[in-house]
Amino acid sequence: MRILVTGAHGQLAKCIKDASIKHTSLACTFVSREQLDISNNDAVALYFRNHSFDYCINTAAYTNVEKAESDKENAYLINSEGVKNLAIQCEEHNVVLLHVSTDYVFDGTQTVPYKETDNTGPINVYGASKLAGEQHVSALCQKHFIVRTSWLYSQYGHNFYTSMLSHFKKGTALKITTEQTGTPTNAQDLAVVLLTIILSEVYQYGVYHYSNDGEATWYDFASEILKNAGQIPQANLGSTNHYSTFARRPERSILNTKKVKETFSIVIPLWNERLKGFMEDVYTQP
Ligand SMILES: NC(=O)C1=CN([C@@H]2O[C@H](COP(=O)(O)OP(=O)(O)OC[C@H]3O[C@@H](n4cnc5c(N)ncnc54)[C@H](OP(=O)(O)O)[C@@H]3O)[C@@H](O)[C@H]2O)C=CC1
Ligand SMILES: Cc1cn([C@H]2C[C@H](O)[C@@H](COP(=O)(O)OP(=O)(O)O[C@H]3O[C@@H](C)C(=O)[C@@H](O)[C@H]3O)O2)c(=O)[nH]c1=O
Repeated sequence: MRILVTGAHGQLAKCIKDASIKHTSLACTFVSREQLDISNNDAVALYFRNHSFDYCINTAAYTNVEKAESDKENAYLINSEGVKNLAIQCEEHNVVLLHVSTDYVFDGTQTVPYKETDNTGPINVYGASKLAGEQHVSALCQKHFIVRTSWLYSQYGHNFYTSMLSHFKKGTALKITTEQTGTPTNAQDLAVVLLTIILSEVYQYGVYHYSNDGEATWYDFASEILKNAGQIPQANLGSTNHYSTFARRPERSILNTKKVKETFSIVIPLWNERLKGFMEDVYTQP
């Protein structure tokens, strides 16, 4: 199976690369923004004319939630128009599109975990631009999987986990919010799930929710990172319920993952157990 993975320098694409090494039946091509700018319609069309794929996993995205508020044009250019360009080419070339989306398409007011069929209602520019991208995928590309996930972390790049560790080591006085609840999700787990969807050859297209299990506030997440990091005496972690940001964020964006579990026979670990296992691996690697 020939798989195109966009956004090669991002954390999820790097985790897909790690996971794909174990599967000799998968021939993955990873393209960075420099090699394939998804917002450039002509470049995307030319790329698909010159290369053949069975699947495309789109991890490329504008992911800076704060900056998106004042940079709406670029957020939409990538998360909406860029995704539209890919969806059109996947449809034309009979490529199955796996598109990654976010819990931020929801407004966060629902008290029970969000199902795939629940109403969306983004409350920030990033979430709205991602929802627009999803809508292009469903409208333009029949063979698609939209996989919504939440609070991704890994050892790669800038994410909440790497940012907290770096602050702990510097001794920054941190106040982390208890105002939002969601589910931290290991990006390696999501990478495995995306490949499982491909390898399963179950062609039940549509929207799926995948996150690790359980729920946490950002403060809970930071506390668990610190707990598992061993001795960092200079770490200075406190909580707050008034952290000021440019972007509003959903108060409660837990995803209901029943559909992905049942369709692809997936077992999902609890976020804190997964974080512990992940950090043990990272710290014991040579
Ligand atoms: N991070 C998270 O917590 C969550 C992420 N998601 C979604 O998961 C997916 C993967 O996110 P993640 O890996 O964390 O994000 P990253 O920000 O780590 O990676 C995104 C990558 O996309 C690339 N990119 C940006 N614009 C373009 C473009 N025009 N053409 C091609 N590539 C481009 C970036 O390139 P460059 O390196 O040059 O900037 C970057 O390498 C995204 O769709 C995101 O919306 C969903 C829920 C949570
Ligand atoms: C740095 C910092 C942030 N915060 C708050 C701000 C925010 O409410 C929360 C998380 O901050 P971040 O900006 O790291 O997280 P954010 O960029 O909102 O994370 C989101 O990214 C996108 C891509 C997604 O799709 C989402 O699922 C989610 O993972 O923590 C503090 O309370 N104290 C701090 O010192």
